[in-house]
Amino acid sequence: MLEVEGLSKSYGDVQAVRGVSFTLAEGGSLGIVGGSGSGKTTAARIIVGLERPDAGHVTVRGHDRSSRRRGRAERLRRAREIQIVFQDPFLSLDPRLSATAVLSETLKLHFPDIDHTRRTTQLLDQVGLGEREATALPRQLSGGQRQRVALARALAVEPSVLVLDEAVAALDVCVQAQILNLLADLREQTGTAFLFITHDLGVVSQITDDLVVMRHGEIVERGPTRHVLGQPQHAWTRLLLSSVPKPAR
Ligand SMILES: Nc1ncnc2c1ncn2[C@@H]1O[C@H](COP(=O)(O)OP(=O)(O)OP(=O)(O)O)[C@@H](O)[C@H]1O
Repeated sequence: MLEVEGLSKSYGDVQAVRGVSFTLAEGGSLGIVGGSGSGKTTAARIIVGLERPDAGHVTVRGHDRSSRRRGRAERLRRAREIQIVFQDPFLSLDPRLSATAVLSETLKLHFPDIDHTRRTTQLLDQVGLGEREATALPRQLSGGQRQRVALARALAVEPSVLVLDEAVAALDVCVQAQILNLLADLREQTGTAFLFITHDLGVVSQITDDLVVMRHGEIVERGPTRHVLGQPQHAWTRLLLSSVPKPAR
């Protein structure tokens, strides 16, 4: 459903992404892992449309997203194809809007004809936010609650693909586990495909079916998550795995 083909992007002398290709099936869950500076975020930004590639294509359900966007309707249509949730929702949430307000604004934009009140309640319920959180401003919420608001906003447009760029990295392990469980449930309920960008192999092992490993802008290994983590073929993957802290005995 999501097809990424031959993506490349340079910044001056730095080749941030080199010939990256992969596919993500409908309702699937793919992780992109790699060390700092391996090109994960650049790839994600290109996929979402925040950055233009020097070469390559991104296609969702056969629609090529690489060409320039034309007009409001096309921009909205593309937003419904792919949504992204970042590590720090503080930066992406409007500080003046409560969860209810942000959801009704998003719904009005994308679905002007539906009953927003019912859908807003449904979305808040889906991400586990209660009445108090629904009317609170982002600064009055915890990090985990803010991330739930960001998730609800992304889900409001019923995207085919949800990109999560280090979306649980800033949360403590307990909240992280709650959000990962929530994401697994949401994937089942909505059929949205998930693309997880992370440096955290613990996260991908819990939540992804397939995995690609990036290094210096290139994919060095790929396959079912269990195989890649269980029998890593590339020296770089083995190094990433060996640097995961082991639980104390
Ligand atoms: N806007 C930019 N201008 C110049 N160089 C950039 C820009 N964005 C990324 N880069 C460079 O491209 C390379 C890949 O960066 P990218 O952020 O994609 O890596 P990453 O794998 O997401 O790393 P991290 O896990 O640290 O966020 C890095 O060398 C980075 O310095």
